[in-house]
Amino acid sequence: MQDHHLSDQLAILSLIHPRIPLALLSLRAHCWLTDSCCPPGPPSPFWLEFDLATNLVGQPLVRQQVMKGLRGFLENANPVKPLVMSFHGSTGTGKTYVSSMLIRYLFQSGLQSPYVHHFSPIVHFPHAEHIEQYKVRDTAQQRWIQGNLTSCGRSAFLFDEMDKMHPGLIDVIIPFLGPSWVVYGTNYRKAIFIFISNAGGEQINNVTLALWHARKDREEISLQDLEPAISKAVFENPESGFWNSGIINEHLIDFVVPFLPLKHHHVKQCVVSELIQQGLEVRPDVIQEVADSIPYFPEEEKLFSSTGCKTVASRISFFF
Ligand SMILES: Nc1ncnc2c1ncn2[C@@H]1O[C@H](COP(=O)(O)OP(=O)(O)OP(=O)(O)O)[C@@H](O)[C@H]1O
Repeated sequence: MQDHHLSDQLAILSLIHPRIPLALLSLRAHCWLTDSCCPPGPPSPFWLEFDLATNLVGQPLVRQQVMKGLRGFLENANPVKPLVMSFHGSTGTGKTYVSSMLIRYLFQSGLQSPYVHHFSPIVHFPHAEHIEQYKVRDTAQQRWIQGNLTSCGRSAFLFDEMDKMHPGLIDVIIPFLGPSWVVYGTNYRKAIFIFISNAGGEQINNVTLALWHARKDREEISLQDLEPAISKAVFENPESGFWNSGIINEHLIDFVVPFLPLKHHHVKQCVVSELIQQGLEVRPDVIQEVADSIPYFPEEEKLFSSTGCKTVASRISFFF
């Protein structure tokens, strides 16, 4: 979003929609840092919130957590540490989708921005498990982060498949996540780290299902309902990459963001969005058929999509 367009668009919105007050104009963020690498096009929390409310289906907790983290972080000119968010959930529930949205709002050229760095252990260290972990520690990954950070303190780092990352590799990131003033000559307290993983997804699904059986609807589920299950599955599980890494002991994660399993009507919403995006006719029969073609769990009740909205885009072509 271009900076100079933002106030105009907000003003127009406030005219056509009385619930959007002009006071929102004040949300227009100033350049969010004074470093020379300040990304052009300052971020607007309002537009991110608007996008999340309009396009992200069935994830009220995610919306709440992400906005809480981002607002606090952007409003603070001198954060004491980087913003660290950890996204957990099963496949197709929107983890990558939300992280891309977030990045788009923070950086004018989104994932293509030179200040955005996407790290996947599978891509960058396909054989890391075969290498002696502590030899890797101070070398490749550290250089990768260091090299990227030194060019701009206000950077974003996306770490995919965090659960598959070796604890030795995770430890390398730790100096960058804490309140250290300076690491390798650069202040990293204005960076954003997003960890993405499927770890905890199964447990989130189980809790959601159990609460549904106890007559608590998914929309009423709170973070407190899910936190114990996520902690157990992700942070106290020797199989998980987080285990044994200092990330948990040092309380470096600011926001744990759980993605709930999606229901049939959410999948239908995804189909509608996808049809619109592909410029296709929004036909009720197609919406129904695509949503029905997706597997749901548990076997008997078929309440939640097993693949979220992940396969919606590819399935649409079968019906046209
Ligand atoms: N909650 C959601 N609201 C709207 N669209 C969604 C949602 N979840 C998924 N989608 C759609 O499905 C696609 C795949 O989702 P996404 O890649 O974000 O899943 P993921 O949670 O990252 O899955 P994985 O763990 O397999 O990587 C998205 O590009 C988006 O179009």
